[in-house]
Order: sequence, then C-alpha cells, then structure tokens
Amino acid sequence: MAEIQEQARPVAPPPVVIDYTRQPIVVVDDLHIVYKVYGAAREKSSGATALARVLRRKDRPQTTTVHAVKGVSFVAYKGDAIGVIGTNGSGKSTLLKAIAGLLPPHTGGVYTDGQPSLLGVGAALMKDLTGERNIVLGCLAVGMTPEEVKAKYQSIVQFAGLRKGFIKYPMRTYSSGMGARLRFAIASARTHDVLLIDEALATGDAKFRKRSKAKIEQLRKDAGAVFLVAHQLDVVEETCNRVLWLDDGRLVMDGEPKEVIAAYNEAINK
Ligand SMILES: Nc1ncnc2c1ncn2[C@@H]1O[C@H](COP(=O)(O)OP(=O)(O)OP(=O)(O)O)[C@@H](O)[C@H]1O
Repeated sequence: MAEIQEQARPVAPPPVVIDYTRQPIVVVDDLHIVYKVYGAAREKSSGATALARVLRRKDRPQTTTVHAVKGVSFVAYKGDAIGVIGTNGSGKSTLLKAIAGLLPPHTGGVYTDGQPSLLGVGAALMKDLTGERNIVLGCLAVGMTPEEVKAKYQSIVQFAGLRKGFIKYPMRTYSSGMGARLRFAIASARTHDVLLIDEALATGDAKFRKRSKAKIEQLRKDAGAVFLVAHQLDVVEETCNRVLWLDDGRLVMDGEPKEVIAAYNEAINK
C-alpha cells in the first residue's frame, strides 16, 4: 500500500454520528484516498542520467503519491441532494469516484445502501454513434431493460431537448452542452439509489438547468441521495439542500447551502 506523505494529522477526527431517525444512504468514515503516480519525480535528463534511469527503472520504477482525500467523514440520508464545492484540485471528483466504488480507500471506508451511479463529464457515450443509438446503449449501461428503454425513449429525447434532427446525427457533431444534456437525460431516466453528478450540468444553458433542477428534485424524492459537483455556486444553491466544502482534500464545512457558500466565498475572496 502507498505510503501517505501527509504527516500532519494531529487529532483523531470525531467518529461519524448517524441519525437513525433518518435513513442513511451513504456513510463516509475517515476516508483517505491516495493516488500512486508512476514515472513521476524525474531528474533532469542527460545521456548518462537517461541510461541510468532506464537501467534503474527496470527493477524499481519511480513512484510518488498524491494524497487527494484526507480524513473525510459524513453521512448522506435518503432524500439528500448534496453539493460538493471547493477550488480546483481540492478532491471533489476523487470523493465522488470513491463513493461510486471506482477508487479504493487507502484507509477509512465508504458504505452505500444500494448501487451508486456516477455521471461524469466524460461519461461513456460513443462519439461516432448517433444520439438515438447512444440513448439505447446508455440506458442499457445504466441497467435498464430493453422494454424500459423503449418506454422511456421519447421522454429522454424530449428532456435532452436537442436541436431538431440532431438526435439522428453522430455525437461528435454535438456541442459540449448538447452532449452533457443527453448524458444527463439518459442517467436521470431511471431512479438511482445514489446518483453522483460530476460537472455534467456545467455546460447546460439556463433553461436546461431549470429542467435539471426539477429532475434532481424528483430523483431525490424517488431515490436515495444525489451528489452534485459544480463550480457554479448558484446551481449548487438552487439544487441542493446541503453542501460539503472541500479544501486540499479535507472537509472544511458541511451544512446549509447558503451558509457554506457564503463562508466559501469569503475564504476565496480573502
Ligand atoms: N488519476 C490521478 N492520479 C494522480 N493524481 C490525481 C489523479 N486524479 C486527481 N489527482 C490529484 O488529486 C487531487 C484532487 O483532484 P480532484 O480531481 O479530485 O480535484 P477536484 O476538486 O475535482 O478538481 P477540479 O475542480 O479541478 O475538477 C489533485 O491534486 C489532483 O492533481
């Protein structure tokens, strides 16, 4: 296991407290995520050092570690829509990937009641296939049956609201906003136990954001919990009932959107 470079962990974090009057859906307990980066930290190159590096690498490739999430703990309950905010590199996407089960904890744990689904900016739709084909494949990929796909197809097309005719064009001809709309329309066509949305709404226009907000509200009611990573704080404030603020991998604040966003704005404008 990679060694955590971060030394300073002076006090043990408080244990997560679960409110059993509500239904916990995600429990994140003192989570640490460490990336191992191979081939980093090279010395300056000359012929001799390059040869030495090649020889040395044969049995000991140079690695370094990035401690991206540092002791984060919280509980998400059924019906929560949680915004995750923070500056670039603060660990938001890493946290979402860990909740989705795509990154193993270095230490600590993530427990989810049900299946998490991560909808990222790069969610796997096929650029050379038409919107139509991508809807079918995307729906099957998020676990819908062919019958469900048939039944939901029209509403997905309608929700995505692409310009006329575009649904029959290959996705490589779509703008990034159009692609994001289609991804969100597909992912939100079924209910999810835990839906993780990473910047997917960022490129949508105001009208689409309004529709997305209504959709997320519906998903919150039908499903478990929704997590939303976004740099647009107004989107987070409009859409979420709770906000987590991460800074340098640590959870700085967890609370009411207005309160957390105000504190975050104050910190970044200092
Ligand atoms: N695959 C990776 N390998 C190594 N380090 C990574 C990897 N992905 C992210 N990191 C590092 O982990 C830290 C947190 O990155 P992360 O992408 O989670 O931040 P973020 O808050 O989502 O950033 P942004 O707002 O820019 O999307 C950063 O220091 C980043 O460089």
